[in-house]
Amino acid sequence: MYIDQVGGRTLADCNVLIVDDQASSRLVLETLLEETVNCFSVDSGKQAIEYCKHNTPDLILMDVSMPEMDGHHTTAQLRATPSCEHIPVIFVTSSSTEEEESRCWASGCVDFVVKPVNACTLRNRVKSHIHHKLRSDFLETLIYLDKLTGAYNRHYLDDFLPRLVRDSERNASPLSLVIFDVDHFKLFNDMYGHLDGDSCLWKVSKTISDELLRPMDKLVRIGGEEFLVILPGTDGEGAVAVAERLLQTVYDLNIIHSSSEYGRVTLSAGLAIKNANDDKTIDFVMLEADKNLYSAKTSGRNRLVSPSLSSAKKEKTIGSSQPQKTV
Ligand SMILES: Nc1nc2c(ncn2[C@@H]2O[C@H](COP(=O)(O)OP(=O)(O)OP(=O)(O)O)[C@@H](O)[C@H]2O)c(=O)[nH]1
Repeated sequence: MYIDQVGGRTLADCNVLIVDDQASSRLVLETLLEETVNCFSVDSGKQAIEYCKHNTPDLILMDVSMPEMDGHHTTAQLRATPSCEHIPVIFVTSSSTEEEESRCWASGCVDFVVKPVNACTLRNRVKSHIHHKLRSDFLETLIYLDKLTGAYNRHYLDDFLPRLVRDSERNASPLSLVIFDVDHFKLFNDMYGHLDGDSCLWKVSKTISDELLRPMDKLVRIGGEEFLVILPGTDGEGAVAVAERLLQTVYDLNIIHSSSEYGRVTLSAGLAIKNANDDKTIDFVMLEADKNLYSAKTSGRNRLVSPSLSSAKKEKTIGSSQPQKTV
């Protein structure tokens, strides 16, 4: 017995990715599930990994035996990717030997169905695992999301940052951190009141979240009006481009702030990067970002300070000439 809705989502909202090299098998699974969930199909392990870079399905139905990259390898690769590690995988296998079943569990699946697929078993397994996933996603939002802004909170940072660091070290890829702070926010509260202050924080947070395009990029509220953007796999140049875009987008919101020298709500930001060959700790990188933020504040606000820009361009002030409007 399942409840219809968990955390505002129903089964009909959920997406299932079908991975199978045989068009006929994909069609069978799609047809059996079409009235239960939304199905998307790809025909190889590589395509499944590519798909999951840009989308987060609620469940994957994975054929075990595929050329090039079989279901076991594909699942192992997904498990090693932080943005994909929680996607439940059900194997669809033609072999039900004890050895094959053990291999499926060892690869990190949550369940398996045997071909030829029993329609009733398939639907019920899919429903059961999706319900479980919806519940755990909902609990995660309660634990890890900041209620006011919808950004991640400090619990999330404490639990996930060390894992993101380990992953970037393992993949020899850079990890960029940008700390943002709303300028003169005390004056904003004093002038417009705390309710408008809350609404401003929500709007800034939502705007930043919407501008982060990669699933691995994360926004964390680390203090009252202070946010951290984590950009895994992003080098200095890329991080500068993202941070400048975020500052500009918030500037262009034109949230009126008459006590600010810019007449509107602006952000200051400090950037720091942990490159693949750095032996800096992540705490040290956070401290660097914080120092750069301080430097952005003391040199006029509404700007990014970054170590990766040439010294002539180290600070970039944001601006445009659009008219202002209120929150
Ligand atoms: N409305 C509202 N205000 C908050 C919240 N959290 C923190 N603040 C306020 O944010 C203000 C931060 O003030 P300061 O640390 O002095 O910084 P600032 O006024 O932004 O000045 P600069 O950072 O130097 O530009 C304080 O007045 C806090 O009360 C919140 O959730 N809602």
